[in-house]
Amino acid sequence: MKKRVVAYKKLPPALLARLTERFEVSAFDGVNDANRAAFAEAVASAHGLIGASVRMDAALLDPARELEIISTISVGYDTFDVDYLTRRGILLAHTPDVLTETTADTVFALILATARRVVELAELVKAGHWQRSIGPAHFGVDVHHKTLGLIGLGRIGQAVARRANLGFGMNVVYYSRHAVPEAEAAYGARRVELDELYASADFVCVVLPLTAETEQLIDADAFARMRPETIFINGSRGRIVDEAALIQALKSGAIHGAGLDVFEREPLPADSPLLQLPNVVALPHIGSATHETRFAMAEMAVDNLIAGLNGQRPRAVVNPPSRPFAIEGEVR
Ligand SMILES: NC(=O)c1ccc[n+]([C@@H]2O[C@H](COP(=O)([O-])OP(=O)(O)OC[C@H]3O[C@@H](n4cnc5c(N)ncnc54)[C@H](O)[C@@H]3O)[C@@H](O)[C@H]2O)c1
Ligand SMILES: O=C(O)[C@H](O)CO
Repeated sequence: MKKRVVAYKKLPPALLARLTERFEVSAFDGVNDANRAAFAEAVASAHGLIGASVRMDAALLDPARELEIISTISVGYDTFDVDYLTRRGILLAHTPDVLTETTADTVFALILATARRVVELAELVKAGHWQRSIGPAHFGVDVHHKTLGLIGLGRIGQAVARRANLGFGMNVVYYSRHAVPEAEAAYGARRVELDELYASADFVCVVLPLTAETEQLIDADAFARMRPETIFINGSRGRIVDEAALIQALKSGAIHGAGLDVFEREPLPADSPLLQLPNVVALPHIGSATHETRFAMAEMAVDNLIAGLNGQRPRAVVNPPSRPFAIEGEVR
């Protein structure tokens, strides 16, 4: 009997075919109010799930007694209760590394776009308002040779640090649980406490995972410690920031601007005050959204799922089981 798989995000046809050759697949193009009941019914009898951006709680997963693996097409896994999955013996696989450079590009795009007012001024040109050479009211601020403060220096943080230091001659300071000697040697990055980062950075950039510890880490007190010149960048998860405090800091001039790819609520509600602020560049969570990288993520997630359902070690597992994986070639 073939194992049953639920794909809850649309997969490229060639990758879906790799699954349908091996498994009985129920495919969903995202989960919404119209298909939620059918999705829950499919999950209840599945051995494997693959997809992204759907919160998986116990109410959904408790009935899925045969579930062996969830393969998320993302590096972040804050939509899962990892302890619950581990207790149930359900593997959680994810897609680190393949999206690192693309997401670092997006973070850098936000840094440049916000500092140089790219979106606002491009809109001015499109609206036909470029009638004379622009003056100080439309000038931006420099990025090169400024100080970048990275909160988190993991894979993406290091890729941003490389761009900043080697490409733009920026001085890099970082806040991290652990020292990262490679980044210190390669990019002159200096590890500091949060207070020093807030006080010294021209650009404060969050590249952390969302966890119980990081939720709302950047609060009103943090914004109060930043400088009026600070540009705040968030390319990781919206809930790491107290969004009301961010809006207040932008409105009051406590900080200069913000470049945001992620928000407390996504999609960002159309009436969000953030959208009224000219000093905000807001993107629709596109950190990894290029054709090449989204394909690579989906391919890695398919590989992870196939390996997991064969009892082998997926390339990236969040919660490796206590029992060993099968050896290469052995199918359980
Ligand atoms: N905007 C997007 O589309 C997009 C794309 C990819 C990743 N992300 C987000 O970016 C996050 C980071 O990705 P990554 O691949 O760099 O992860 P990573 O695990 O390599 O790096 C995260 C770093 O944060 C550090 N960290 C964790 N908790 C901390 C804490 N409380 N205090 C200080 N440091 C702490 C870790 O030690 C690690 O070095 C992901 O978890 C995801 O949520 C967003
Ligand atoms: O965590 C991730 O991988 C991103 O947010 C989605 O691309």
